Amino acid sequence: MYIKNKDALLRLPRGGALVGALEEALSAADPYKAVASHVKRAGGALEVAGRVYSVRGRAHVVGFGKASEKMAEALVDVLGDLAAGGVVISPRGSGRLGPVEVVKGDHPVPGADTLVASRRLLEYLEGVGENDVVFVVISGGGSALFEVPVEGMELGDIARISAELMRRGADIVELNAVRKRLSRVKGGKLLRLVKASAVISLIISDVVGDRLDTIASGPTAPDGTSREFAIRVLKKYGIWGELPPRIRAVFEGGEDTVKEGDALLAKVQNVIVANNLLSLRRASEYLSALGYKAVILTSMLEGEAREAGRVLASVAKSAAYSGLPERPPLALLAGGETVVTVRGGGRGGRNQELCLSFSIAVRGLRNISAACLGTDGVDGNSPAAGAVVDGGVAEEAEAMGLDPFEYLNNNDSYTFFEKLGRAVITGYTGTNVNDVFIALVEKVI
Ligand SMILES: Nc1ncnc2c1ncn2[C@@H]1O[C@H](COP(=O)(O)OP(=O)(O)OP(=O)(O)O)[C@@H](O)[C@H]1O
Ligand SMILES: O=C(O)[C@H](O)CO
Ligand SMILES: [Mg+2]
Repeated sequence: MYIKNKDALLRLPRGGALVGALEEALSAADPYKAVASHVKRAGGALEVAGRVYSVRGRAHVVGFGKASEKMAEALVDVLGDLAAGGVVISPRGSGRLGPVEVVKGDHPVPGADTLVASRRLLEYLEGVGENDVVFVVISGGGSALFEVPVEGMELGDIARISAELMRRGADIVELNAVRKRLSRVKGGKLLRLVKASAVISLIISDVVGDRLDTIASGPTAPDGTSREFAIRVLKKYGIWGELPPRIRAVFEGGEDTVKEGDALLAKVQNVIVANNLLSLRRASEYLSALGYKAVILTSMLEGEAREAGRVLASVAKSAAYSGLPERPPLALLAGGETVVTVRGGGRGGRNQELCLSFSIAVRGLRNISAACLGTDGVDGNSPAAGAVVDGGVAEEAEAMGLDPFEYLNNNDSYTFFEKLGRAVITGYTGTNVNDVFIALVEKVI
């Protein structure tokens, strides 16, 4: 369904179970399905994640993010004639989805398209009535695709500061804490611009830990960060001293974000419709049905990819040798987002690098296999999403004259897996709930 070279991968040892589990993980993160499964319509009433809304006015669909188009499409289908219209911003912008306009924004750095599209979205919201319901579809990339600067800021200032923070290694909580101060719509401020009595945000999380105030900079969520924190971040990365007084003044005294306890929050329901854990759970159910004891180790895996690969290999090995944390047949699942400190000149990504390091560490153990996947479909600078491996990979490579360590050291994991016919190819999936890793440990026969 999602994996293009599925047939070839099915021929690998345990390929069927691994590929099946990856497909389930992707299906749980599918933007259309995630939205459609969380919103039900019965006549004039809507049920969203256990809450019922009787729509007295009209329903509107706005949103932004890399998955916004598919999310909006699902809403338009579910809402039917209740959907009055709306504006969603996507990286491509394809025209229309029924009554909803789909406009193009810029990613990963906001530019002129983002500004035009965002103004269009806010202009649309001006026509929304008090009895109306507004759906906001939110996904990764939303911070760059949707932006209107506060008084005194230019979009170019925001783009420069964001790009510089990314370059200097700020994490997403830090980066978005800064962005929220400069924006009229982030950090819950979008709620100030929506007159409707009910705002329902449907959210796909690409942030490890799912902080609502971080995903797309939390346009409809209470902000858990402060202006002091944002200033500390700028100082930490050596940017504060480089800013002109005009911009510093915005950080010190501009419009504040919406904080927990604000009365505005009473009208909003923020619902996560897809995230890493939901994908892991779906894969785990699939593997349980195949007879594996399935254990989700974490959905918050972080750290250097090759180190994470070794740690995960130790858990698989202890299951194989000592029956801990559980006896085989065992499935171990982990998700999150690792990092790679790139030193070599090869092609690869954090998922494939984790899998390569894992296969070196489980060398010779044929009863251990694993798969990894970047759910957005593109791992690092490679055309693959991940890889399928097992304890025989290192020897298989050596028999072909390939040294696994050399490929790891050159950050060339994709070339390695491509030569072995083990790269997982999906192309862009249109969603992102970070990365998924699955290891299977069989009984030794
Ligand atoms: N040859 C390589 N081998 C391993 N990792 C690499 C290689 N080249 C780049 N990377 C890593 O890939 C990461 C970028 O991956 P990617 O383009 O998938 O971005 P991302 O973090 O997933 O962002 P987005 O959320 O926009 O998709 C960088 O952090 C970099 O460390
Ligand atoms: O848009 C963003 O801020 C990132 O993708 C995190 O959600
Ligand atoms: Mg990516």
